[in-house]
Amino acid sequence: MRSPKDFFAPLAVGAPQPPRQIPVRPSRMIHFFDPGNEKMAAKVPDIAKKTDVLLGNLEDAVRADRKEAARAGLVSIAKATDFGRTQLWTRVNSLDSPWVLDDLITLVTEIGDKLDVIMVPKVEGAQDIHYVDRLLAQLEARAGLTKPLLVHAILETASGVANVEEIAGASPRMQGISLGPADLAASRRMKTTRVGGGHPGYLVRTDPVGDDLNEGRTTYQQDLWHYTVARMVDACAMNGILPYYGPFGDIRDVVACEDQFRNAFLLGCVGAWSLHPVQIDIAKKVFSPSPADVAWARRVIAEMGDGTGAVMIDGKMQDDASVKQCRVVVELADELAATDPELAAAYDAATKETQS
Ligand SMILES: CCC(=O)SCCNC(=O)CCNC(=O)[C@H](O)C(C)(C)COP(=O)(O)OP(=O)(O)OC[C@H]1O[C@@H](n2cnc3c(N)ncnc32)[C@H](O)[C@@H]1OP(=O)(O)O
Ligand SMILES: O=CC(=O)O
Ligand SMILES: [Mg+2]
Repeated sequence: MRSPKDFFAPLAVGAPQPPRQIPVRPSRMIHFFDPGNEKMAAKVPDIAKKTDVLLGNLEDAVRADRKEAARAGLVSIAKATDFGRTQLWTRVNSLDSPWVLDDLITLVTEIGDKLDVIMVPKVEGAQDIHYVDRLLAQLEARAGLTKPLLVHAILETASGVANVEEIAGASPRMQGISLGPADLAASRRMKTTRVGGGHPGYLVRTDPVGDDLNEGRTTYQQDLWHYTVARMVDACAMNGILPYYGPFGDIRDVVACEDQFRNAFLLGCVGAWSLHPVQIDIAKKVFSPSPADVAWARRVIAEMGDGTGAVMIDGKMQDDASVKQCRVVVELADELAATDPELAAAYDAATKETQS
């Protein structure tokens, strides 16, 4: 552990000052693409206009014999594209792979000024973040970068979950953590064969009514990811970084994808991964507070005055704690509305309606 006094000191001579705050920028969807896939790469300039984060993926889903092509593709896309307000992230290969060292050296040297965040897969504990932290500082110094790169960890090993709090606080570069349900399921030896989402076998059943154990017993499917997402959210909140749900692999099932994303949103996540263009709008819808919720939250804040005491609104008690929840919703809505005039108009229209 670094001494708290040294926590914000650069880890290499000439490296930029580490950040003291994680920049608040919309990141409702982290859109994955394979930079070595020409069809996907061709869509990047258009997709950049409608996503908060574009992520050039170099790890899983990129074939072993296409790793170099993906890395080179990301370098040329980053150099050739104006991403506007959209952030550019990358997911490098895992720290035990033969590719990660060249991923980091090439990307930081060639396009370190274009990249915002480096996503690190299969993080096991703080030691993995410390390794990346020092290496990034050395590479930033060599490349003459003035803005520090941020680091995002994927929570996808049993060890990572056991150490999630120390991972979240391992470096001032830590920007956030995503749940990686596919690798995590394998690491835990869960018996699912899916990428995220629920499973019909994971359920609870109501008690029997009489002697017949089968008759009239409703079952309720449970959320396999509740415990991990909740733990990740707490670890992130306590360290001032951002939690995300990861991939939902059933691309065709846009309904269940929306449900999974919404569960994560309600529990405190700020975004999720989109693996296919069809998931971009789902994430945008889910991770933007609804106009009705924003209007209600604004009303509670207005009626609560200085934010202390208790009032009754439409039969519901509001006090210091509920007004704090409302502020979370309104702050997020204001941040998103600042760069999205359509959303701003929807929030204002709903607010006017509640006032009339
Ligand atoms: C499981 C744990 C993880 O690590 S998840 C993260 C790693 N996985 C990924 O990044 C997967 C990314 N997505 C994909 O590879 C593809 O979307 C998969 C799922 C294979 C489906 O592709 P495909 O069969 O081409 O779908 P499609 O015919 O419906 O595609 C229509 C057009 O859209 C394109 N497309 C597809 N996905 C993306 C994407 N992520 N970004 C940009 N473009 C995408 C396709 O190339 C296709 O283009 P065109 O219309 O033929 O020109
Ligand atoms: O990388 C993501 C996962 O689910 O595994
Ligand atoms: Mg994974």
